[in-house]
Amino acid sequence: MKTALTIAGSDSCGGAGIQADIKTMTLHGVYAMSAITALTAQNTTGVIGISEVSPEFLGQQLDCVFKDIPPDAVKIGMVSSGGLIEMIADKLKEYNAKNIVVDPVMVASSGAKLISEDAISALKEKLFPLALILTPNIPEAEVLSGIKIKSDEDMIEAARIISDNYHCAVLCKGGHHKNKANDLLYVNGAYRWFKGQPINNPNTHGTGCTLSSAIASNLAKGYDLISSVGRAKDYVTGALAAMLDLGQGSGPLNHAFCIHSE
Ligand SMILES: Nc1ncnc2c1ncn2[C@@H]1O[C@H](COP(=O)(O)OP(=O)(O)O)[C@@H](O)[C@H]1O
Ligand SMILES: Cc1ncc(COP(=O)(O)O)c(N)n1
Repeated sequence: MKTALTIAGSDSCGGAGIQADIKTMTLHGVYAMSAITALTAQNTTGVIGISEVSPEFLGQQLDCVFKDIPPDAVKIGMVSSGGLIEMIADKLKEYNAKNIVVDPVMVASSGAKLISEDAISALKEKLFPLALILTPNIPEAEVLSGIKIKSDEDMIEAARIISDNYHCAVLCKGGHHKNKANDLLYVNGAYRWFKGQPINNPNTHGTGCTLSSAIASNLAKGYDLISSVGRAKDYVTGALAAMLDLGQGSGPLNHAFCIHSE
């Protein structure tokens, strides 16, 4: 069985973060492991508390995983401080981790800030250079590229700037753009659109986490980058199209849409 590790924050309502990642990896038939960066007290209406682990404790979790069951792919999500990011970068280098997908999570869909300013510089300096692919949404791509994104051309330009700066592939996700379903992959100096039909579903809590862990799952299974992105996009579309409607805010996806339950 192929294996994947998520390094991310816990979401108590189960729709984003570690919980979304483990569901996604499991539904891909990949053995899921986790190293938790922070506990969040959150639900579909917002985040009311964040309790970070210490960098040392995150390091212990990573040692336990890498020394025993080395992952075939690694997904990194919410990491809220510079110290945690440095620890992750050190451990990924120490264990020569492969297939690293970094989702530069900055703000929850409910609007809460999930990262500090010092963490943004640490991400850029320490973690991005280790990544195979970064998966920013539009607001994150604006922060990372320094340009405003108003058009498809702006998405291409932002992805190009980020890719050139950090020497990795960049998937600029379109969920916050006009048609909501078109994502732009920039890799090795060329771009390619992954287009979808916009789904009229306000329940998008965890779409980004789900997409990045689906990419990591497919990489773990041996698909190349372009196939992994295409397959991950199809999975998110299916989970969104299942029209699960839970909670009072922007609800979670149905990660198990492909399994029929009675
Ligand atoms: N209404 C929608 N219809 C179809 N796909 C969507 C919709 N909203 C988001 N997506 C898809 O979900 C994925 C996550 O995108 P996005 O919402 O931008 O990320 P994030 O959760 O990080 O903000 C992307 O593949 C995007 O195209
Ligand atoms: C612990 C945690 N990590 C990430 C997100 C972002 O979720 P989204 O996929 O909706 O951008 C979140 N709300 N909580």
